[in-house]
Amino acid sequence: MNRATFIRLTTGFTVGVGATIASLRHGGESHWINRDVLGLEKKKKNDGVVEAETKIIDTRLREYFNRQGNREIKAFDEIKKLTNSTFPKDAIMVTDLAELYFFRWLMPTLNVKKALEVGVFTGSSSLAIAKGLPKDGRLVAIDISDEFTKVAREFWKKEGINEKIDLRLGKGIDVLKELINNKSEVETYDFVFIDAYKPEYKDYYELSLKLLKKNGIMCIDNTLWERKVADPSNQETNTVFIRQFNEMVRNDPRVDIALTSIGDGVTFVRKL
Ligand SMILES: C[S@@+](CC[C@H](N)C(=O)[O-])C[C@H]1O[C@@H](n2cnc3c(N)ncnc32)[C@H](O)[C@@H]1O
Repeated sequence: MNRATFIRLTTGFTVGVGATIASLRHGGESHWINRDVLGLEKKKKNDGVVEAETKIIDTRLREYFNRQGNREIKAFDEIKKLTNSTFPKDAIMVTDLAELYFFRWLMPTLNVKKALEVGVFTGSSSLAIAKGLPKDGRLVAIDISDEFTKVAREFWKKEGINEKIDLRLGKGIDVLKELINNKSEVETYDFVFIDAYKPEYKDYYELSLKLLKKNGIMCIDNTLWERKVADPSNQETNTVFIRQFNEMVRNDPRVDIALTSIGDGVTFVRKL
C-alpha cells in the first residue's frame, strides 16, 4: 500500500483513509501520523476514540482551500507579508485568511452598510470588511495602537478603501462608550467584529450589542482559543476568560448564536 494512503497508529493499527476520518477505535496508546494525507489533526480521546478535528492545518490542503474556495484577493496576502516583515513577533495576530474571504463575502450577502470593529492591528479584517461594503458604506475601526494602525492606514490608502474606514484610536471600552453616548449611533450598526483584548470581550460584547441593530450580526474571534477552551486542565487567563465568555453568550436570551470552527473559532451572534 502506498504510504500516503493510510493512517498508521503507534500500535501498528493501520486503516484506509476513506473510512476513518470520523472515528477510529482501538485500545493502545496512539498518535496519528501523516497529517499530510488528510490535512486534519487527530487526537486520542480518553476512551480511545480518535476523532478528526476541523481546523485545516495542513499547508497543501490550506493552499488548495484558499485558492479554489475563493476568487483571489491579492491584498490579503500582501498585508500578511507586510505584517510579517514589519512586526514579525506579532504577525500571528493577523486574521485567518479563510475568515477574511468569508467576511468580504458576508458584507454584501447581509447587505451591511454600517460596520464596527474592535481590534484592527495592521488592518486585515478591516480591509476584508471594507472591501465588502458598498461605496457609501462605513466601518468604524477601533484600536489602541497608533504604531500598528499606521501600517493599516497606509495599506487601506493604497487599496483605495480608506474613505470607508473611520479609525478611532483608544481603548475599546472607552470608544464604544463614546459611540453609545451619541444617541444617534445606538442600534444603527449592521455588523460588528470583535478581536481585541480577550479579558475585555464581555465588555465589548455588551457595549456593541447596544450599537447593533435588531437582527444585526456580531462576530467574535478566537472563541476556540487554540482549542484550549475544551481542555479543562488549561486554566490560563485568556482560556478562562474565553470559556466564561462562551458560557455567557450561550445563555444570553437576547441573541441567537452559532459557534463555528473557522480560523481559531468564530462565534456568530444575531441580535434578537
Ligand atoms: C488580534 S489583534 C487584531 C487583528 C486584526 N483583526 C487583524 O485582522 O489583523 C488585536 C488588536 O487589539 C488591539 N488592542 C489590544 N488591547 C486593546 C484595547 N484595550 N482596546 C482596543 N484595542 C486593543 C491591539 O493593539 C491589536 O491591534
